[in-house]
Amino acid sequence: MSEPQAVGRHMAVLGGGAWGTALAQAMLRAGHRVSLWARDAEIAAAIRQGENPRYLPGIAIDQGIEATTSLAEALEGADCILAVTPAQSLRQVLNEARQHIAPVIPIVLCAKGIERDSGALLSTIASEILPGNPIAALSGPSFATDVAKDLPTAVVVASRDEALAAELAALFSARNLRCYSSDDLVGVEIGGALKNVFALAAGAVAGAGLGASAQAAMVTRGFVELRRIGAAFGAKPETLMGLSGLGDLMLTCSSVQSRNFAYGLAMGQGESLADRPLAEGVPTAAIAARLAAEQGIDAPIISAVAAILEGAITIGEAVSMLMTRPLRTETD
Ligand SMILES: NC(=O)C1=CN([C@@H]2O[C@H](COP(=O)(O)OP(=O)(O)OC[C@H]3O[C@@H](n4cnc5c(N)ncnc54)[C@H](OP(=O)(O)O)[C@@H]3O)[C@@H](O)[C@H]2O)C=CC1
Ligand SMILES: O=C(CO)COP(=O)(O)O
Repeated sequence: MSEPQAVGRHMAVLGGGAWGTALAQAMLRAGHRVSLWARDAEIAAAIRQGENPRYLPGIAIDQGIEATTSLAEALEGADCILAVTPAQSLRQVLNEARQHIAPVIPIVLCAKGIERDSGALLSTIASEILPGNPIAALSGPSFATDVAKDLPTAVVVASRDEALAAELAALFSARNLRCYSSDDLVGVEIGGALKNVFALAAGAVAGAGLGASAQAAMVTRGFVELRRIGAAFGAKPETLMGLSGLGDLMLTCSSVQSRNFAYGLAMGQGESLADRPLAEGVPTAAIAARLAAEQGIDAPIISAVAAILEGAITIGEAVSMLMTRPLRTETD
């Protein structure tokens, strides 16, 4: 991966869900050979035939994606690996894949979350399992359906190696996918992980009928918590103002297309939460609340979301708790 040239590499995508399929499609459009690993044979076969009916129903997928259930086959000869299974499965998937991955190949983390049990960022997990591989993260406001349909989208690719981030951004960009680069790996990861928790909160506010003003307050004060936690992790404030922080908050805290917002909406409406699509904010809320408490970071919205999800408090109690906290200056 030495020349900054956006053509003709072999991209291996791990994950046959909505985002893995959409990114595979985007990589094909950017001019690359694309293999995709899905653990489910039916999904792999369907993708080869031009659709992912479980995760992107009704959207035509290019039949050039080489979908397989064999990790060895998907990873053979890959120049770059995009890890696109849910955050809580990353450790397991990389452990299974590691024997097929050469040390110099960049690993691009595309999931958004923090590991529930350990509190590890996904880049920490990847570096533990693949210590010789350069690590990057791709994040930003990007619904899989929009990307799969080739609607204009902007994302950010971050790596501690600035030159690698720029090279990956050039490789991933296409007519309707604009990739910015960043050297703030942790900032990009934290923004992507925590916005899902605030999307749950915004959805719950909407579902409980608390009004558009409450929703805007929730997102704005959520952003303050993101800044506080980001600072503790060493994130740059300007990264959190960018696509992976503010940008993704704007998207997912305002649209029922977001599975996290929709999950919060269902919570607010008192609907059943069983058998819902993936909502990464659920495990991340619990661990983010724990990390904030351990580090003495004031994060009342994250704590409230975690407590609601645990069944420890109701949405009404959470609102009352948030509204009666001691008054303070806005920038404290
Ligand atoms: N969808 C979107 O718009 C976007 C999603 N993301 C992020 O991408 C990540 C993946 O999301 P998305 O693709 O949408 O999720 P989906 O629910 O659509 O798909 C999840 C995929 O991961 C597979 N999977 C789940 N657990 C495992 C496991 N233990 N081992 C192997 N495969 C597994 C599922 O396989 P199976 O079908 O067999 O269960 C499925 O193919 C999330 O972190 C999400 O936040 C980021 C940006 C946009
Ligand atoms: O991260 C996303 C868009 O940027 C997708 O959000 P959801 O997982 O909430 O659908």
